[in-house]
Amino acid sequence: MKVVDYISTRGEAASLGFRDALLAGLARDGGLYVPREWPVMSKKDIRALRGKSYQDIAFEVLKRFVDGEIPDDKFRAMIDEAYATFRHPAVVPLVQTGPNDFVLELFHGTTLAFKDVAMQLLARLMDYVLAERGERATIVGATSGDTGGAAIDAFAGRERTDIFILFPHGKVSPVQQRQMTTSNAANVHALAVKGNFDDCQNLVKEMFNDAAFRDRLKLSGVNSINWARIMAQVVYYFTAAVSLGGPDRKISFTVPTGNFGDIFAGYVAKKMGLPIDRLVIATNDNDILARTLKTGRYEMRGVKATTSPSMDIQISSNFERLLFESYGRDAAAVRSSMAGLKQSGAFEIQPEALKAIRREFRAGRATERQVATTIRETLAETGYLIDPHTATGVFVARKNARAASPMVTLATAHPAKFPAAVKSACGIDPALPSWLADLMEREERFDILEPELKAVETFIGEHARA
Ligand SMILES: Cc1ncc(COP(=O)(O)O)c(C=O)c1O
Ligand SMILES: N[C@@H](CCOP(=O)(O)O)C(=O)O
Repeated sequence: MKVVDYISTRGEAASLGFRDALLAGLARDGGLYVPREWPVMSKKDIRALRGKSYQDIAFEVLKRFVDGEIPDDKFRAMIDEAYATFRHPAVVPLVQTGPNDFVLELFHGTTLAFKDVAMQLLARLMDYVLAERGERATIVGATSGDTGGAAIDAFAGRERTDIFILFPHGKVSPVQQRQMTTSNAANVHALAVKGNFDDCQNLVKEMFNDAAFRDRLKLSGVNSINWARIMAQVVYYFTAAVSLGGPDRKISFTVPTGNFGDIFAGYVAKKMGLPIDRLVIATNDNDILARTLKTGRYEMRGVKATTSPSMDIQISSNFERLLFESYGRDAAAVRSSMAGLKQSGAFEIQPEALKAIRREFRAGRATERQVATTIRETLAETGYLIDPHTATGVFVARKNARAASPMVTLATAHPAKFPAAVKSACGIDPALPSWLADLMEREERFDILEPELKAVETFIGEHARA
């Protein structure tokens, strides 16, 4: 048996090795892959990361998940190439904003959002495995704004993949939209769906669950339903923690949350042995996760448009991975929760599982007014400009910080991606960096589709080359 293999949260799909899990995206039973066992790093292993580069730490952490399925030298080269695309030498620099407060800037990649961290590596991993097998794949992804741009940037022009990104028509920021619609690569297709992000994500999952379509098109996914996305996001919890004295000191993290992928990566880091004090979920007005932690009932209530559109989500996919863990890896309990969600838009979490979740996570919400005030106050007090997603995190972090541990808030997007919201909050109109300076003048190319499986499958079937 392999040291690390991947099992589905719904328990009815075959377990897979790393390369197969990478290409599969969603498991065939509709579940999400997780490693059968969490690889563990001792305090000594973690101490040895101190002073190392982001790339070195990425290799040390991630090789435990890749499990030799990609030769070390090739994997290391992919890591080096992926992070050479970042515009900051530290890749994800940590900025101090208060005596015990830090912001982890995850937005120095090509599309100015944290998605670049995982996506640049994922594209190289997929290319490698497809080339090794002499195969092609059709990538389908759903986005509330950032995953789409990052995926299109990372996969544009790649020979072995066609990529189809579904985004909610009229519900992403103009910068986010143009990052998806102005690629002139022939393998890129931006699809504006007349619906919200949850509709887009449901369509992607339905395509994966249509076995004939999935096999014919050789579907693969780049959302955080794909384990490799989560895995790559684990790395920055380690880099931040060791630079603040970990593992000999506990660190807390607050994470602006939507699809629960980024914060789940923090939970994975903790499972691997990283001493994390508080892991705090920060939501905008779409506060389904904060409500769930409070009441034990996951209940959809319709999406509200906010100034942090990337978090305008009700179906938080990776919460399924946490449920699996919290139910002691009882796949039947996960299946029953997911059936409830599908049928009635809600499910109850059993008391023991809820206790387990509350032991690991805290949660809070920032209203639209609180987000705007946080942008303005942070600028006035520290001279530091943040975007509305990061501001959601900073607001919630303040409520959950404690003297015992430094609090790191994840800065998930550059303020220039959301200029209207930032300007209205504090009067500053953040400029796009030089490589995107003409973005708003570039010609757009996208198709508008009804939120119907048949319409989307027909479009993809006619345009994919798999
Ligand atoms: C800027 C930004 N912040 C936060 C999030 C939420 O991250 P996650 O979906 O991993 O919870 C997203 C979207 O995923 C995002 O694009
Ligand atoms: N906020 C995301 C939504 C999709 O999240 P993912 O991490 O599962 O890809 C976005 O910006 O698209």
